Amino acid sequence: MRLRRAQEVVIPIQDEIIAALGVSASFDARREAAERAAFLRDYLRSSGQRAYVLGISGGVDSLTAGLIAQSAVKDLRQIGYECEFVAVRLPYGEQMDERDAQLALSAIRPDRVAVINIKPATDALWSGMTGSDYESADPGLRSTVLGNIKARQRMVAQFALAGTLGGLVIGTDHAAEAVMGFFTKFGDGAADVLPLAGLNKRRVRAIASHLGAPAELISKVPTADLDDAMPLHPDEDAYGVTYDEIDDYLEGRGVAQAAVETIQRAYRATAHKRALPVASNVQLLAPQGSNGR
Ligand SMILES: Nc1ncnc2c1ncn2[C@@H]1O[C@H](COP(=O)(O)OP(=O)(O)OC[C@H]2O[C@@H]([n+]3cccc(C(=O)O)c3)[C@H](O)[C@@H]2O)[C@@H](O)[C@H]1O
Ligand SMILES: Nc1ncnc2c1ncn2[C@@H]1O[C@H](COP(=O)(O)OP(=O)(O)OP(=O)(O)O)[C@@H](O)[C@H]1O
Ligand SMILES: [Mg+2]
Repeated sequence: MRLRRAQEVVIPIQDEIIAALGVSASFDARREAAERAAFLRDYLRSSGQRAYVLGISGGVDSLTAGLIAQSAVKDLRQIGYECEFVAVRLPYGEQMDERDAQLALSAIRPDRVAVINIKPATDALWSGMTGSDYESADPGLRSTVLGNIKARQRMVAQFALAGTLGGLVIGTDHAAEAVMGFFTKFGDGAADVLPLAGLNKRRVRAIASHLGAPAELISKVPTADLDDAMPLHPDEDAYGVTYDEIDDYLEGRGVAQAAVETIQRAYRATAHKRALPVASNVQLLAPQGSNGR
């Protein structure tokens, strides 16, 4: 609990987090889908850019963002603004759920599909690390770091495409991932526009359903799929809480105390990932009562 100085009103941390992540009190899938497509339309036109670029993984987040993006560029072309949507497959070698990625592409029907295998670049970087002093002895940390390299290679590929095409990179970050800090800093966390911002996971799924996405992808178990040793490992196992609990929390509902603590701990620990880089001219907060040294 924290005190708001002006009014001395107690604001629960849950409310602060909901406000900080921009989760709205009410939700209507039809309205949200339309507003988010309008956002992509208006932003592309005002930026003067000519393409949106988005990695399509086979998961529901990129499927939903892709459906919204394709409808936005179609609308823009109808009013005479030439532009396109480029869906990018970015497998690390063979992807176990490639079939889902292909199903997502057939639902989105993007103007263009690009395929870039991130394995050679990822492995080249990783082999430069292994055997050196930088190699971590801890296998868990090693696999997280390797997973983060994959996510950052995907970022490099998407920005390279956007740069070539005069386009913008779409990110799929939303409130349920943002609250847990479950993304790679400057990897999948790096993007030009975030059309799913402020949504929890069930709201992303509701928009996908409204847009006619295949049912098996809407209900698919979410996975970052970055760990070779555990293909398609569910996000929820890594979190220690379920998406239902995160979604309830973000809608201001009561959830079990253990889940509240897990969510709030993750939120606090990953604050730096939701912020701009910490700059030297920003005063760091000193503990109360210290003289700042
Ligand atoms: N206090 C602080 N202030 C400023 N910067 C700080 C910092 N603490 C760490 N850092 C920096 O942040 C880095 C750690 O952040 P980061 O590199 O992101 O790494 P980290 O948060 O450790 O790992 C990323 C997590 O997100 C998951 N993920 C990644 C990608 C996609 C998805 C998905 O759902 O699709 C999920 C992944 O499975 C993993 O659990 C540190 O190496 C350091 O450079
Ligand atoms: N193999 C891949 N090919 C192309 N893009 C990918 C791939 N893996 C991840 N991405 C990109 O990184 C983003 C973050 O992955 P994330 O797992 O959070 O989302 P998702 O796979 O779309 O949905 P879900 O979270 O339900 O699995 C994806 O939305 C997508 O844009
Ligand atoms: Mg995924």
